[in-house]
Amino acid sequence: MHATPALEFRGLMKRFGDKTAVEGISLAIPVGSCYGIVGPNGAGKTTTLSMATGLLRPDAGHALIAGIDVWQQPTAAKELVGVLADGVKLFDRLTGEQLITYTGLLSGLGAEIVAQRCTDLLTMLDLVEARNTLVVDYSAGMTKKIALACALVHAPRLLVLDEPFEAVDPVSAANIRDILEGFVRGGGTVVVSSHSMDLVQRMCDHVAVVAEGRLLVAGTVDEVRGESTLEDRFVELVGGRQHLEGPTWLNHS
Ligand SMILES: Nc1ncnc2c1ncn2[C@@H]1O[C@H](COP(=O)(O)OP(=O)(O)OP(=O)(O)O)[C@@H](O)[C@H]1O
Repeated sequence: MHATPALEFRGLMKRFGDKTAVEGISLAIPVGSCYGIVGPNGAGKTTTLSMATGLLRPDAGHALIAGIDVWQQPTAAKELVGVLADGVKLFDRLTGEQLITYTGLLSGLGAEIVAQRCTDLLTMLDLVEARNTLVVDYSAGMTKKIALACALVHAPRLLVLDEPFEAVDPVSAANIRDILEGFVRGGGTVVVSSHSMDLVQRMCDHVAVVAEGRLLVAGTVDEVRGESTLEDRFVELVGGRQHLEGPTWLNHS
């Protein structure tokens, strides 16, 4: 049992002008867990994960990867984490193979190791045929997959994935799920934000629900959902279900 969490948020806070996007979130993510972060649109998931991975400086609070403060020791912390960020531009004038190679070399790996891992990743993610295509010409799902390959190439201990399944076809999604499950079985930790309750319920052992920048509940998936499904529990916690039929002009019957 590891006493030090793989990832820990301590009072993370971020404001954009008048808007408080994240309002003091604290959470400890145990080593070896697959942790889902769920919440409605605009809840603060991306902002929290960006602060936790060194992409966005918190206004207050700390993020620690294996006990290392991300903002005080960024190099040491970032060596331990692979990040799939939502909406961050890739160097998309490179081919898929060049992008993985570039990312691997940048992380300090030798050329031979990078070449081997690049082949493994392209095969694993079904991108071999697209290896020489420019990333700018990839579909949305292929772009997600190549970004995931880049997050994995330095063999991190922690993976932080913001919406990894968005736009990914079901076969690729199942392959990615297998890869992530293998990663966790091998002692790694996965933190994943998703809108799919079904996926979180199936894939994750822990889940945190955030809304309006606050943590509503966190724990094992079974603890959080209780007797109901995660989706029902989510709607119950977050509210906002309106049961509207829509405006009359949308009704043609
Ligand atoms: N750079 C920014 N400038 C201004 N406001 C921002 C910025 N980034 C996020 N916000 C605001 O912060 C809040 C939280 O946004 P965030 O992207 O973290 O939510 P989210 O939970 O990831 O949402 P979604 O599920 O829709 O991706 C939103 O109200 C958003 O409008």
